[in-house]
Amino acid sequence: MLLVQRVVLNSRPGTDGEPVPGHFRVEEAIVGPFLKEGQVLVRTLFLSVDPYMRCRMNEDTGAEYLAPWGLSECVDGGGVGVVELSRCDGLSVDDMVTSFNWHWQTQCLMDEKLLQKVEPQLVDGHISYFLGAVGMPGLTALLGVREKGHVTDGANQTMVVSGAAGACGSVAGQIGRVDGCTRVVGICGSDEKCRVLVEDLGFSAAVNYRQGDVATALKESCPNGVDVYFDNVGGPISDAVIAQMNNDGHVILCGQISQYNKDVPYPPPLCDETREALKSKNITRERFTVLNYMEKHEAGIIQLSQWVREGQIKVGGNLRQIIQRCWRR
Ligand SMILES: NC(=O)C1=CN([C@@H]2O[C@H](COP(=O)(O)OP(=O)(O)OC[C@H]3O[C@@H](n4cnc5c(N)ncnc54)[C@H](OP(=O)(O)O)[C@@H]3O)[C@@H](O)[C@H]2O)C=CC1
Ligand SMILES: CCCCCC(=O)/C=C/[C@H]1[C@H](O)CC(=O)[C@@H]1CCCCCCC(=O)O
Repeated sequence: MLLVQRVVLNSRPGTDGEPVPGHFRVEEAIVGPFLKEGQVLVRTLFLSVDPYMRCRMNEDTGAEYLAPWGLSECVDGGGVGVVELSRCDGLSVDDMVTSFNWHWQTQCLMDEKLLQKVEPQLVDGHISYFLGAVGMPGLTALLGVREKGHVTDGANQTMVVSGAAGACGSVAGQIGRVDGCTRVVGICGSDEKCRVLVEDLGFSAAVNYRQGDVATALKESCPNGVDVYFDNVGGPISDAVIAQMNNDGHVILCGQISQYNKDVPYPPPLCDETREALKSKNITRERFTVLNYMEKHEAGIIQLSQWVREGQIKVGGNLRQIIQRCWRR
């Protein structure tokens, strides 16, 4: 038997409340004693804190593919770790593995069918990348741009990305550049993040939405209007971008993080002006969900890891809120 530490949901913030640390608590638990056939014991190395988790804190998540976290139950999400004991044919001790349903627990017993093996050499040993640029957020950026963005090399397109310094946005903007957009402009929440986007990640310009008027700053950085918008945030920032979009443009409806603490359905309703702008300018705005493209994930991971190794896509390491605490035995 093993004594482990785990994080459980202590209380719910309510559908329109801000999450705070007190909604969680850390407690000790016992794992084992027996490993069943088809199970492994894994040690947690990295956990990912993602926006959709806010929805899992509600009793009703508002999305059919998201189950609510139970009160006093161990929370779960994306994680990576190492196999310490195995009763599976497909996994051996020391294999690195990942899962969407990783318990926030120092060590846990997991069924093989919930795990995918990962190859550390794909990311030069930076296995936390499997939760970011070479994981679900990177795939969201790649497949979001490719499936819904209509980016065409040589078409002189301007792309705007909101939530641009986040895990999905930072990769989406770089893919826009790789795929041939002439300008890629990021929107984020600090001058330091703006600097990183332009100087380190190769964005053409960046706008700090917490300083000054977003519409004015966008006019300056997008003199030819906006053709493709990778929308991570929704709300007034997205209204300002859509107002400056060109005819026949495309919105990639990836997420609406600015609305997750509100009691609204997903996707949240648009204001009349934005609805009218989309219609009159013939702009597409299709909902994108990375889980609907499972058959493209393997090739996507290979492509993303290659770009990262070659330096074409830079990983915004300090921009991502991955819990980088190594839990030791
Ligand atoms: N459709 C899909 O399949 C998927 C969708 N998503 C969605 O993509 C979006 C980005 O996710 P991800 O990159 O992983 O998240 P991250 O946590 O890495 O980044 C999110 C960023 O959003 C910004 N933000 C937070 N609140 C607000 C607000 N009120 N207004 C404006 N910006 C805000 C913050 O940056 P700053 O401080 O710079 O404002 C924050 O760092 C989310 O909406 C998420 O739900 C994610 C994965 C899959
Ligand atoms: C109503 C909330 C919409 C939030 C949009 C968003 O961030 C979606 C994220 C998912 C994306 O499609 C792929 C993912 O990995 C995210 C969800 C992961 C679901 C894991 C399953 C967890 C469970 O058992 O409920």
